[in-house]
Amino acid sequence: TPTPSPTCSNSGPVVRKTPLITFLEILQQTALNTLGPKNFDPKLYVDLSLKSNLSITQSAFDDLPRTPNGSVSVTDFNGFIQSYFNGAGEDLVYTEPVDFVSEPEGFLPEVVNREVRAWALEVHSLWKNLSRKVSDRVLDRPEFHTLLPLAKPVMIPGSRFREVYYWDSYWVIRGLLASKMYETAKGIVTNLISLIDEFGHVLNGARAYYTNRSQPPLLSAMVYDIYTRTGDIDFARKSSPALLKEHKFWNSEIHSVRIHDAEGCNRTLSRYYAMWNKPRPESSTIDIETASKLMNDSAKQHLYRELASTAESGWDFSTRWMRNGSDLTTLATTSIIPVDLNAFILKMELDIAFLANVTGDCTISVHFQEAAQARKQAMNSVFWTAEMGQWLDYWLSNGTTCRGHTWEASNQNRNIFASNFVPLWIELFNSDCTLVEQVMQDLRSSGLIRAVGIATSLTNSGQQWDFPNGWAPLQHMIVEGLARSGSKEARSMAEDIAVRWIRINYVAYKKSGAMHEKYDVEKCGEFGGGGEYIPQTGFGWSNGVVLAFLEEFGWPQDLKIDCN
Ligand SMILES: OC[C@H]1O[C@H](O[C@H]2O[C@H](CO)[C@@H](O)[C@H](O)[C@H]2O)[C@H](O)[C@@H](O)[C@@H]1O
Repeated sequence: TPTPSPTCSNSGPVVRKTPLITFLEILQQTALNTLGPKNFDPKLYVDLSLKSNLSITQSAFDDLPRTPNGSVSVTDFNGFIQSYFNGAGEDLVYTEPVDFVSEPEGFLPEVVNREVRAWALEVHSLWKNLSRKVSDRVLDRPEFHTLLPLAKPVMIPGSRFREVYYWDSYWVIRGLLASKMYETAKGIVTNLISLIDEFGHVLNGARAYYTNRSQPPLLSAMVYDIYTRTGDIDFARKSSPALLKEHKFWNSEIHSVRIHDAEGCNRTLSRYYAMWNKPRPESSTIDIETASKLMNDSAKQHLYRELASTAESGWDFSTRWMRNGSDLTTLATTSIIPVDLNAFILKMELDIAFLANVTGDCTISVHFQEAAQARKQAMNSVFWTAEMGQWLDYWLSNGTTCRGHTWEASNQNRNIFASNFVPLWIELFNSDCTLVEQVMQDLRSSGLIRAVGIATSLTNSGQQWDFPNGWAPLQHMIVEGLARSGSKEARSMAEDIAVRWIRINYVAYKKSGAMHEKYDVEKCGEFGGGGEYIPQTGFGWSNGVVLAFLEEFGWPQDLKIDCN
């Protein structure tokens, strides 16, 4: 792995932390000290909402009896939580989606096999479990909650993820479109747009502690897919200003990086960069522990920014971002130009150009077509390697700044990640038959295609965005890219991967009664693990991808669904 530049990551903006979050982090640390690490989830404490105002709660907390070493008894702590807080998740209430019907007309017409069809209907019915509305209590007293108010119903990923998440929403929407739930899908986009209106970007998730960062930008993809399904031009028109604002955010000073390439041209690409240099509030106790290995405050602040920036990437955490794959303190995300992020922004540019064309704004359309061409060329010159048939993340090397860096081949990260193949999802790349042919061969020999899906990487690090975990979004983008390429061979490869992925989801569902956040691509029917929290169920994007795959490929009567 190349050496990252420290010079373009040390300073940068930091958003304000609310007094409620500061207090809940103290509560989180006290909970860990009092209850111990077993089954401890730090996020639970920053998701609690107040019953009365913060100063009353804080003085009751200060008045709790303490031993000479400052600890609180389990009884006193639990009593305090009971008296002063509403439970995590109580500020979101169940709501039946307005457009849910148990078997929508025209639902997955190509799914003929009865067993698979019955299961697909069960997966479809899970939208009812994941549907929530922000309680009026949040609107009345926003300062009592870390949950942010949103006007329309939301789909949560599930379990500890009790609030809406940005990039998860794309695959939730793909599932909702297969479920013919167009109003719910549009409502999700309306909510995300309201976050752009208020904060200038879509937040990682709809919580006050997520304002310091975004997540992989897929809002334009949501708008594009909803528009192409519904033809709702008014929806496309209303979404456009927010997309322009979001494009600015991802090309702002903190996110954009200039590279002087091998041909002597200046290229501009984007990186992840969180506006934060403190522990992530939802994982504060964990981050403090991780940073305790570092000696000085400046090194700690730098690590905290890297941790939050990695959360912005959606790949939290992975050897992809680490200089030393067994040491999280070596995270270097802000010094990496990621392939997938730039593929998403390229798609954003193409989508904006398309939507502007539809709504009759030719100037914007032409401008964004040009922006897309420039980014495509930049991706080709900075990321692409013909020898490996992949796009490789680019590491900024020592002693350079983000404003001017000269490209060197040795700064491409030659390790294999599923993200190296994400550009295939973008039409500008998948419409090139020769390119698809080459990438397909290299994907085949990459080692990523395993018994039941595409592995995230080839390194078993214990981090959740590494081997042997397979994640629904990665399966979906690569499969859809291959399937849309126009090559018969690529479509057949796509279908093969999709069938294996559907099987792993089905078998795990039958075994455990749940859809999972991630799966083990080595073992059919096993969910994934690793990382900083226990495996979660629900699960928004897994449900969405299963429905989207079944919609694309169907399931014939005689194709078996179990793994043997
Ligand atoms: O609480 C730890 C981290 O959890 C989130 O990340 C993971 O779950 C998200 C929801 O499914 C998903 O979008 C992300 O890709 C996962 O890695 C959260 O997004 C992080 O910010 C948070 O620190």
